[in-house]
Amino acid sequence: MNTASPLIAASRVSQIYAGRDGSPTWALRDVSLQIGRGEFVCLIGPSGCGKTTLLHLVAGFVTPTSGTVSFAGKPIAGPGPERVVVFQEYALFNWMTARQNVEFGLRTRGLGRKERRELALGALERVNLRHAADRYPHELSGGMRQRVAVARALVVEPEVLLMDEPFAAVDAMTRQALQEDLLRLWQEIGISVIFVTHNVDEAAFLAQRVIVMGAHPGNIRADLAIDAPHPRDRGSAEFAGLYAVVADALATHTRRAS
Ligand SMILES: Nc1ncnc2c1ncn2[C@@H]1O[C@H](COP(=O)(O)OP(=O)(O)OP(=O)(O)O)[C@@H](O)[C@H]1O
Repeated sequence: MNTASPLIAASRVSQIYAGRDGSPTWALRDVSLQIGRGEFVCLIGPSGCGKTTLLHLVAGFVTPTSGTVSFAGKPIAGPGPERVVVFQEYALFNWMTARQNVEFGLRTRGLGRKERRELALGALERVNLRHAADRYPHELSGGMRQRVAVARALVVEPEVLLMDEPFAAVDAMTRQALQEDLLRLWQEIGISVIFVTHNVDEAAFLAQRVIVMGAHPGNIRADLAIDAPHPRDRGSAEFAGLYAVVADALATHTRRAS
């Protein structure tokens, strides 16, 4: 990572929510993190450790209770096309075709109809879905819908993709295909990716760096460099080693005090 000029920098960030009984919930406490351009980072940790909160702070959906989150050296003040989110559920509009869904990402650009259409078709081509441009979401498989969601995110040419368990709702084989596609796109485009997952295999397969988070309060417990080239072979001894490193860190750093 190029620590001299991080793309994203969180500095002593805390996020407190009011619990049902009025007591504070520290979704994040004193989190500092730097992410460089082009990095592929996975956030992993148990439920409630603040992974989504951290992603939403970078997306600009929420502002931290204290501390700062900056992008390219400037404090993040709200959402922006340079930071787009891909959600777990297929957040597509059912009444729009795949192409229209992708075009929706361009609605604020002031582009002409033809240009919007061409950009959308180009983005669908990137995810191998050009042929399905005129289909509606209910005519697509779960994996295809998630590809459309990725195309809609990429069409605005963001600098970072923020992915919140994007492949959790599809079957295991589709999930692996989507992971391979994502790595290909990441390598082709040179974009940064922050990817939330609960899945050790997914983190070991994708990430250059795995941030292990723990809950109560939500914070960073370990920051692991996964120093192995892509593509990674799940059947290899090297991959078994990477898996073990992530699994051990998760077990060690997120164990609850008994
Ligand atoms: N809007 C909110 N209001 C109140 N509490 C919230 C809100 N959003 C999150 N929290 C709480 O903050 C903590 C962190 O939530 P967050 O969703 O960021 O965790 P997570 O690691 O993404 O969890 P999961 O893996 O289950 O999605 C949890 O205790 C959660 O209940």
